[in-house]
Amino acid sequence: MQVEPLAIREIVLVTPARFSDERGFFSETYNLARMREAGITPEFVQDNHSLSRQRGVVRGLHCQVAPYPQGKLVRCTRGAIFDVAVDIRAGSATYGKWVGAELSEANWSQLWIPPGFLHGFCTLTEDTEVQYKCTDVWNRECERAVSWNSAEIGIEWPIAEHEAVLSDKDRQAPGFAEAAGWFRL
Ligand SMILES: Cc1cn([C@H]2C[C@H](O)[C@@H](COP(=O)(O)OP(=O)(O)O[C@H]3O[C@@H](C)C(=O)[C@@H](O)[C@H]3O)O2)c(=O)[nH]c1=O
Repeated sequence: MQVEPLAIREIVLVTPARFSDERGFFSETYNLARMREAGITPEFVQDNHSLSRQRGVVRGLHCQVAPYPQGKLVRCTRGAIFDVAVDIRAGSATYGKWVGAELSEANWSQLWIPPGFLHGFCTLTEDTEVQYKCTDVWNRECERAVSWNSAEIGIEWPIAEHEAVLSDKDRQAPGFAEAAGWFRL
């Protein structure tokens, strides 16, 4: 398994081996010991799977505040996404900074995003499937959303603004500065 910490060191790109033959391929997509060696130590308690029909679907930026913060190990099993994490840890040297990586069926990479980060992605293909493991369960009251194109964060998305397909919740989400008070809840 390849392991590559990104510019914010806690965000780690891991790429499990994939063995191809005439039937197709085989891959250990999660192996506890190897993930621990890569610094991904928490226990996962929920697996999520989403399908986005169109290219340009944006989901995020999302997090859950205490007492239900979530870490996420994200992969794209059909098509391709640009996956993003934004540091919302109070007092962090990289507070408000973002990192992103392309995750795809082709590159087989997974992005580890610990608790303390906003998470979001945009689809680069039609019929895109994303699967991710979470370190805590969903809690509607603790969910928070921040605008995907918040000027204060300045994410360089690989899609144009007019291409973005958003849920009502995400379209109405506040900008980063307005939302910042939530993160300490
Ligand atoms: C997140 C979530 C949603 N739901 C339900 C609520 C709602 O009816 C429906 C769709 O929810 P959403 O619109 O919030 O789905 P979505 O916009 O895909 O939300 C997800 O976005 C990505 C970026 C994340 O990081 C996730 O944690 C999650 O926030 O699914 C669950 O039952 N369990 C869950 O864990």
